[in-house]
Amino acid sequence: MFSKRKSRLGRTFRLRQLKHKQQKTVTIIKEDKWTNFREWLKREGFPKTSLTLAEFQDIGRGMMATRDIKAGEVIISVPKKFLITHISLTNLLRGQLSRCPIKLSAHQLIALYLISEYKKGIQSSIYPYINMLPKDFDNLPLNYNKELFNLLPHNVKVDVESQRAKFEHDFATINNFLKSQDIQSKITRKDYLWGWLCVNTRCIYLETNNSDDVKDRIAIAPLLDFLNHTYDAKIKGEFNNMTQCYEITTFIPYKRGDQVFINYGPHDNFFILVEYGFVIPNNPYNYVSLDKEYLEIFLPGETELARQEKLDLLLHHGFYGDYSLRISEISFRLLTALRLRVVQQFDVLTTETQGIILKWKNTITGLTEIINSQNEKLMYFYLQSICESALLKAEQALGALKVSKATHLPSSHVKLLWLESIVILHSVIKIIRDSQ
Ligand SMILES: C[S@@+](CC[C@H](N)C(=O)[O-])C[C@H]1O[C@@H](n2cnc3c(N)ncnc32)[C@H](O)[C@@H]1O
Repeated sequence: MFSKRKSRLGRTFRLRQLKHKQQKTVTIIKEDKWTNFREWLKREGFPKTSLTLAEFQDIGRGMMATRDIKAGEVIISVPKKFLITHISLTNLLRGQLSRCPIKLSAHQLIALYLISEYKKGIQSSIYPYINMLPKDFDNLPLNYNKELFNLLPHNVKVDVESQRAKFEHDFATINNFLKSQDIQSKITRKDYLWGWLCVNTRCIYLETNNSDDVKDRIAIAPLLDFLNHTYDAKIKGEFNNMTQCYEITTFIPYKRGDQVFINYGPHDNFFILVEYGFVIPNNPYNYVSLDKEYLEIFLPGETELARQEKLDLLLHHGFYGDYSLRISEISFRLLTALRLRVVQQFDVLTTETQGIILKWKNTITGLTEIINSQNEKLMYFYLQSICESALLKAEQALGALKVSKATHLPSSHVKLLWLESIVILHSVIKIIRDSQ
């Protein structure tokens, strides 16, 4: 059914949209493991839903509406007994584990539980659910091969490395924990990574009245965790004390056969790729980071001491790093940091420089907009130059991706990151050129 209201967009656009919609295929999943999972949920008292599992073109496995869904309807209710949390596992394992000085975080404990249940195979009491979980996480940059990893934007590499460090820390903690329990661990790094990534990609945030650390307020909610993300899904997710269920309400309607989405948060593609292993075309939260380019600016005559003093000032005033561009938008942080950076003959011991620093501080408080016209001109010159150097890097990365032998899907994700960065960089370069 299409709305009778005429769109203000042209006929060609509407036809293209229609064709686009028609071309997308959806295949309802009828595998035995899915039937077993549904039956297990029913036996255990899981409320009925109007969602079923399906394979969607370009997106993969997700949930499809089996009837029209109105705005304001609860699309899924997960009873408390199905929620896998730090508390539910502590209760479950009470009596089985000896007292141990190592306190596991929710992420560490749930990951350990999932892999332990996985290893039990059909003996596991939650086998029908475990059997539905992804078998691998090859789409996550953490698992990319070296060649593809090297082709990621710098800021993404930094985030992947910090994710890797977090995983290594959690794995070491788990090994110490198991040793303290006299458990001869047969859980390898690869095994634990599977459990850890299941939690990372599938958990929800669960508000509790307990004094848990915020990062421990997470839960795995079976069935709900088959809902995919889109930035324009409008939902509310919360624990309902009356029904004792975690409920998701949608504020937009769906037609029977549509994919039903939730919203994981206002995330850009860099974040989504690192944390979840996918990207969304035309994601409005996308940005380009120029942190590396900023630090690598070469200014003739700038001494190492002057450079360091400028960076110290930025740090002191909370303006160090996080320099971003969006479509036709330059962040205030970047403009501010550049204004300081391009100051020539910088020496904090002189009254001239102190005067300039004062004017620079005034641009932060909004007392003035610029330091002076010469500084402003130079600032835009270097802004254009770092944008052009970022553009060159993006084009080179795209060229390298073309000849790379990396698997199709992950490399197409990396390609999209670069293509979208190029669009943003062009839009900003245009603004700078037009203003000259
Ligand atoms: C909570 S799970 C959602 C269910 C998942 N698709 C499945 O089949 O188990 C999150 C994972 O789903 C995938 N995903 C979620 N939203 C997506 C989207 N818009 N496009 C592509 N993949 C998506 C990613 O692999 C992500 O790590």
